[in-house]
Amino acid sequence: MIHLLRSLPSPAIISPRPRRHRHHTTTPSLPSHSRSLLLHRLLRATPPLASLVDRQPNAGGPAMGLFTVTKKATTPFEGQKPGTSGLRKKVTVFQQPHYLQNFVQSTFNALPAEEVKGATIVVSGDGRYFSKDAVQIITKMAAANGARRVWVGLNSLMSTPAVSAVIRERVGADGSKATGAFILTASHNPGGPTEDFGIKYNMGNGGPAPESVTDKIFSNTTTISEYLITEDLPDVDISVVGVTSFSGPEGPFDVDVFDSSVDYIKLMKTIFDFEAIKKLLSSPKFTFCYDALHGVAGAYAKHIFVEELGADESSLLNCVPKEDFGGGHPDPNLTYAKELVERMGLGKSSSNVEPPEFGAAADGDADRNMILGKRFFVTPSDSVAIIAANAVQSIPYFASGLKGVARSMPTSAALDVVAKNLNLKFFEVPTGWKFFGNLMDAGMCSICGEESFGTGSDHIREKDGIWAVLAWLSILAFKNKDNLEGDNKLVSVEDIVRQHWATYGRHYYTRYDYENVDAGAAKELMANLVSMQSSLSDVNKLIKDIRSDVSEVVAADEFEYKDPVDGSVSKHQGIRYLFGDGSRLVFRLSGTGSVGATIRVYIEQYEKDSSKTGRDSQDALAPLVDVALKLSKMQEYTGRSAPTVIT
Ligand SMILES: O=P(O)(O)OC[C@H]1O[C@H](O)[C@H](O)[C@@H](O)[C@@H]1O
Ligand SMILES: [Mg+2]
Repeated sequence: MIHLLRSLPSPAIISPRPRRHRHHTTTPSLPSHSRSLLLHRLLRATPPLASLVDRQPNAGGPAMGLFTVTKKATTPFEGQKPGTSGLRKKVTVFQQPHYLQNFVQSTFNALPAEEVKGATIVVSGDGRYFSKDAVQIITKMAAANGARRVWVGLNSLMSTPAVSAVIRERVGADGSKATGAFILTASHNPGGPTEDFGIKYNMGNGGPAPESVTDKIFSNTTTISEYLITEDLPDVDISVVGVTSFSGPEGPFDVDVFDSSVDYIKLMKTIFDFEAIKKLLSSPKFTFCYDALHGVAGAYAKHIFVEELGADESSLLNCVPKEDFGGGHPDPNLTYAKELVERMGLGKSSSNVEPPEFGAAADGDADRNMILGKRFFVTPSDSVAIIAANAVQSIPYFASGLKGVARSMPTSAALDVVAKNLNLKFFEVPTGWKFFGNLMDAGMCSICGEESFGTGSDHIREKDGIWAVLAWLSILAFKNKDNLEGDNKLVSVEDIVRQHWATYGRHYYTRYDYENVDAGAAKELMANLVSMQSSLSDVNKLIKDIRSDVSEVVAADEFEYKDPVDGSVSKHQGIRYLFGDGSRLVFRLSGTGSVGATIRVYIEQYEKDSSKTGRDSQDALAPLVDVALKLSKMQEYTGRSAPTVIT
């Protein structure tokens, strides 16, 4: 351990003495309860202001705590390769001495110097267990690495879309802008002392670091021998809005704690017609329900839906963020969002209470969404297609038209049909939001979505769960503008979806997930599916023996993508079997699980005939499901007779 700075410039200050002051750009818009909390905390947590002033080295200047920088020796950990969305491991792995520190230093070392030295870096996340410790550690490392300031969400909370918005839009009191962010989340994975933690780095455009950067981070983790940290910087109270200033060897360092819902709502107001949505939400005819699954969306839901848009407070379910998500699995799907599913009349037990007209749920970090109507599930693939088809009329941000639309490969082709009909540029990219980012930065794509409950637009560079809800509410508000008063019947979510199918045809769609399968077995299953692709006639013989009522496979491959913006090529992005009638079977290994392997099977069938678009989805898809499971020898390889989750 080597102290880089041993002597203190002012003998008057012998211990770090931070000064906390109000942040002028965010405080005025704080709700009054936060303001009084701030005052209370200021009085409780800091020494009397007079004593701080007394200690100021120069009268009139801010009092600052001084810190020194320590170089800590370390050795590499195996397996710090960031996956699709950062590094995700069990909390206990992250809690090992130096584990988080190694990854953070490897990230700093992978960035250009000007994005660290003197830079403004956001540090926050979904508030899962270990986040508060991680914020303090990263703050101390940012200070030691010469950052000018860190921006921290109140109580360490900032949704992934809000981080993206903050990077792109927030301007500090002195004109500062963030250059990047450490997002502390494992998204939809459970949280708690024995569950998952995660960290990823987003760049100045607000999107996840590209592979060129994550590869460098990984390579740094394999050779790291030391990291920089300030051991004498005190923990900053992140439960209070305000700026705390310190002084280090390279100059001042600030920790700015703020409520990012202010910034996020500001951005949403530039996109949507809040007045129109408010009319809908405050109409007694319209009922609404939002389930944050105890994730970070809860920190925004009350401000947006209740305070801004007039929804009843009873519309909010599980909207208090919790470190362990209340013991649940914060993934908005039909299996894990149980309470919402029951309330919307889609559960097994039938209740006498009439379900709300509209329901939605979010995942832990609030970038995913699930949209439900009364007793009705909207598949994410349909959701993005319907938003795209209605955006220009219903959402002011898109009034002048869409630059293009995009979906991930396993997402159904519902969006393709809309793009064709509306003559829009269309892109099919591999799974992973970062692929959309390039298209958006190049001005080629306005709206995009994935089957994995992600939908979004070029307002930021992450998918955005609350944005998707506001998009649906905008469509409902537009379609019902004349129905909110009087006797007219409301156009429901189900009406909108059925109308869409009648116009564009329906893509019956389902996904089977086999979670926590033996990784070796999963690899073998996939390898077998690839090797079978060499002879389609053999594949078709096998299929005929399984079911005679499905069409023939006409092409089979592993999806490969050449990015039209930077020319980079991504190979092995999922195994496809394409049928003559437009049906598809896709097999992929999840890139976001943390234990074993998760096999995903995506099953899709197109029905153009509007008299046949109203069937039960699992019935319509039964023959293809049969083929998928037998062709892949799912049970033989995995020992599983049923999937963990069906959506
Ligand atoms: O790899 P999977 O587990 O299927 O997850 C895939 C999803 O992971 C994250 O949520 C990414 O942000 C999404 O863009 C991606 O679709
Ligand atoms: Mg997420």
